[in-house]
Amino acid sequence: MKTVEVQGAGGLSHIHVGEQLQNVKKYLPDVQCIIITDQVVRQYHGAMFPDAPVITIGIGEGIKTLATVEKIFRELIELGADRSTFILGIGGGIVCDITGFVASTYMRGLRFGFVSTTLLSQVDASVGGKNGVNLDAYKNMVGVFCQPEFVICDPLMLPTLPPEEVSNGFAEIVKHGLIADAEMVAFIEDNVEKALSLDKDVISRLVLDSVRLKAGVVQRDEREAGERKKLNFGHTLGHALEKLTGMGHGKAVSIGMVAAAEFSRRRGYLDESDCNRIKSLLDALKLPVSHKESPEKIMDAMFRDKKKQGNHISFVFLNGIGQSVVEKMSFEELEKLL
Ligand SMILES: O=C(O)C(=O)C[C@@H](O)[C@H](O)[C@H](O)COP(=O)(O)O
Repeated sequence: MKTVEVQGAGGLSHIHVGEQLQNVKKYLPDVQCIIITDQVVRQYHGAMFPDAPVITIGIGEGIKTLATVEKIFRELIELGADRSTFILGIGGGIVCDITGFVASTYMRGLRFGFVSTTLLSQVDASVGGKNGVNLDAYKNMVGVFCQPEFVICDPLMLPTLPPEEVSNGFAEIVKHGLIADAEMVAFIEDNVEKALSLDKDVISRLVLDSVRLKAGVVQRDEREAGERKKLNFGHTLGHALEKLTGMGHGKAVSIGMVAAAEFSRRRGYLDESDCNRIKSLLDALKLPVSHKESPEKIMDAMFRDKKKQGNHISFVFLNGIGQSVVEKMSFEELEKLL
């Protein structure tokens, strides 16, 4: 097991990569603990949960709403949760996003931690303290920056995931390589088959590299004033597609990264050969690289993006494999490119 630390404004977060759900008890403080999970995680792994009351939510992005948050608040009141209660989220990105938000706001904030059960949440969603929910067509519109006390990334959770969910996680791993680590990209290219079959050594290295890279960025820019914006590479189009089509986050980000690479090429920042390399890698990882949505609908969805400022949007371009830059892009340019 390896531990990576992130020092946030509100405290230190420990990310334990390679630790197991069955050991979570040793990280829990000696106070009342309440678990938040979803129905699928509870069905598969509930027997290993520590002995504590469990609040179970549904699955899918549609559940990431203020209505779910309100329902959980009421359950917490019924369970007698007070300011000393510790909240433990056990699940993927949606469970972690909701749990972190609920814990950070109930009674103005309780202590919390996560056991991260999907590849996507281990390499991205559970790390960095972005917690929140969607509001209507607006993705992650209401939320907070607040670091969990700990995150457990349990490799034994991964083999129970459907292949599609594994591919979703690879989109965020590739993103990390593309924005800041060319060696990581080359490593994935050399190990695609092993990665897809969840080879223990390859996955451990990719999860750890991703967590270290993201933790470093978050440590330097927790509230996304500058460098952290790079973690949004591929997410402008990605979030729009996710909202429009309901496709999985990783799939949408994969298409978004291909488009962002192409936009980078058209601005003269990236070679055509690099664009093709990115496309081939995502395709090999069984991720989609194109879509059929109309530019009008996409533009409409992008207008609802949090990165919008007036007539511009903060956009992440690549200026090489493993190198990125954040620049403003006007909606006029974006429409032309689309
Ligand atoms: O942690 C971040 O910062 C990221 O941007 C990581 C993204 O991969 C992640 O999907 C994040 O939740 C998106 O945040 P948002 O602020 O664009 O909603």
